[in-house]
Amino acid sequence: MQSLQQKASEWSGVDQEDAFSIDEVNLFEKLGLQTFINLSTDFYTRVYDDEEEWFRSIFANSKKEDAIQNQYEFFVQRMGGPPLYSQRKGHPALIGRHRPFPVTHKAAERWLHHMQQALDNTTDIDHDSKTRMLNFFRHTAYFLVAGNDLKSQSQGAPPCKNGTNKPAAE
Ligand code: HEM
Repeated sequence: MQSLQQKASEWSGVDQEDAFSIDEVNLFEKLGLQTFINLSTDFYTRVYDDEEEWFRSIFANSKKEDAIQNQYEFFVQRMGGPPLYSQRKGHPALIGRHRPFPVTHKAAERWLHHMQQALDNTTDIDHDSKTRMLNFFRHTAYFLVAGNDLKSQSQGAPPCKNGTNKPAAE
């Protein structure tokens, strides 16, 4: 039986070492709080304006301002900063918190598409930090897809077979 981490590596094409290279540098100290706020604001502006209604609708029950704060506080905490997210909301428990949403391969690719553009548009993020963050995001997105798959199987649906195996982001 493959672990969720193994599935995440296989499906994302990002091995665990690359995914967790965010821990080799303190990205919060390097980039600062405002950069994380800018990144999440840019990301969610793209998500809420997405021309693809099926993707936009996944976020329909969340307020944009709350989604931005949830995301940047989690990123700050995970990338070496103060535990802003957990102080407010407790353990991140990402698989559990994504349980209400259809986190499919297709949704992961759309999420990553917007995040890639948001990273490119956030000028203060240097190339090395961007590569580390993208690998972490890509691996985590597919970790959530693997979690979503377990949920579908427990509801009697066949497991998702589509591994995209795209190479890690540059
Ligand atoms: C794979 C595709 C993904 C989809 C479709 C998705 C969807 C969502 C949705 C609909 C929400 C609720 C918005 C809110 O109220 O905060 C959410 C929250 C969140 N997502 Fe994702 N997400 C994805 C990937 C990711 C990834 C890769 C990460 C982390 C690297 C992440 C981290 C979070 C966090 C921290 C929250 C806030 C949870 C909470 O406090 O309730 N998500 N996501």
